[in-house]
Amino acid sequence: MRIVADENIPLLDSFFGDIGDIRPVSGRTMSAADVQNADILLVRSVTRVNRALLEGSRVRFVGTCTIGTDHVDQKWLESSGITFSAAPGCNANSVVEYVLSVISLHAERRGVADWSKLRVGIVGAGNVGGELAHKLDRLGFDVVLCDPPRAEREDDDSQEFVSLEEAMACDVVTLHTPLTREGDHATLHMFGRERLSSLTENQLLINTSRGEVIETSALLARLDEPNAPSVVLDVWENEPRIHAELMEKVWLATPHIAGYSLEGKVQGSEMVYQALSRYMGLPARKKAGQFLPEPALNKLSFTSAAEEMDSANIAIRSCYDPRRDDARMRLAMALPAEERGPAFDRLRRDYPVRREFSSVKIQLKGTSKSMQDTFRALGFKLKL
Ligand SMILES: NC(=O)C1=CN([C@@H]2O[C@H](COP(=O)(O)OP(=O)(O)OC[C@H]3O[C@@H](n4cnc5c(N)ncnc54)[C@H](O)[C@@H]3O)[C@@H](O)[C@H]2O)C=CC1
Ligand SMILES: O=C(O)C(=O)[C@H](O)COP(=O)(O)O
Repeated sequence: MRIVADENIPLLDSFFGDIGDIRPVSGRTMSAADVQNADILLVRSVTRVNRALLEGSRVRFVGTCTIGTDHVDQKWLESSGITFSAAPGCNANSVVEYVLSVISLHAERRGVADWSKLRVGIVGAGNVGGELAHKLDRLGFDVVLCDPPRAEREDDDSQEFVSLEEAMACDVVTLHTPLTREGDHATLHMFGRERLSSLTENQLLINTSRGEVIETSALLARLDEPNAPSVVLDVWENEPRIHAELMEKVWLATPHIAGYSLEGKVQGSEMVYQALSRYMGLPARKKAGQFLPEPALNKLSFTSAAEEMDSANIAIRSCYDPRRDDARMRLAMALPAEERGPAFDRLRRDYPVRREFSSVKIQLKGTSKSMQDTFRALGFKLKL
């Protein structure tokens, strides 16, 4: 079996080495010539998988180690008899932790002593949005969900959904839809001039979905107006050639790494390994957990003198602080225009190891039940 794979897929050899001969190539520049003699193609989000790439090749199985599938022409794969598998939910928790860290910074910056007083509107309540809602709910936030496709499908009233207008009236509006270009609920440029005009300076807009869900020119114009919202962007139109002027105008800018916890990336590889093993009728015995190294930070300790929100902020930011990614990105984007695209990709390729909250044990001595509940809700392991 010949496997052509994006060189940025973690643990390629560990997961796929005994299934076939692996040829790692650059995902961004992968060409039809690269894949012509492959039986299996493994990608991440930066490779366009379509007729132009695969027609005439031997590829029979395509796996993407990502949640998003907008880079894959699934209709064409199906019509060509090529099996396709993605990794739904693999890095959902990583994105949730990114958003929680951003909200904690926003609350502090705005002088909001109790972050759970912020109302959060989640647009797109699937694996990421659903998990975020669950955590925020446990933390005591008032959360509303906007998900018209789910609202249409689920008519049992067990989950309440609100209109986009209501979600956009919240203190924090966070986007978790896929990028879709067709259909009644297409998300391409869903946030254009009119919708962005409803946001005000007291609000925070976070986009970790896909850059194309927001119309760049409309956001640029909105950010030049008075009363503009704070904006955090992890995803950009036309990655890796992002709009540098937009980056300068947003509060936090990161290079599409919200899902880049080590756990999230390794789970993406594991899910595709499992799908490929099923496709080939092979046993799938390897698990992501067996490949995760000991975390650099594995314990934090708080005493009865610790204040709840301060302690939560310390723990959250010890694991993940988006301001570090923001600083690295602004430095890289200060390069001459022609060097910025490769620099954006380098930030992603050489991303430092980031571990999820669950990798840290929190020792709490003599602290309140409420503080213990907060740490549990965030996903930390407790040692009482
Ligand atoms: N920045 C990053 O590193 C990452 C970004 N992502 C992006 O996040 C997206 C969402 O991920 P998941 O939650 O796992 O996907 P999912 O497929 O589980 O959920 C997406 C939800 O959005 C809803 N939706 C679709 N169209 C909508 C619309 N017009 N308005 C409101 N809701 C709509 C769907 O009904 C679904 O419930 C992915 O498609 C991917 O593009 C995912 C992982 C990492
Ligand atoms: O899973 C997704 O969907 C994502 O957006 C990925 O985290 C993006 O990572 P790459 O596939 O571009 O490395």
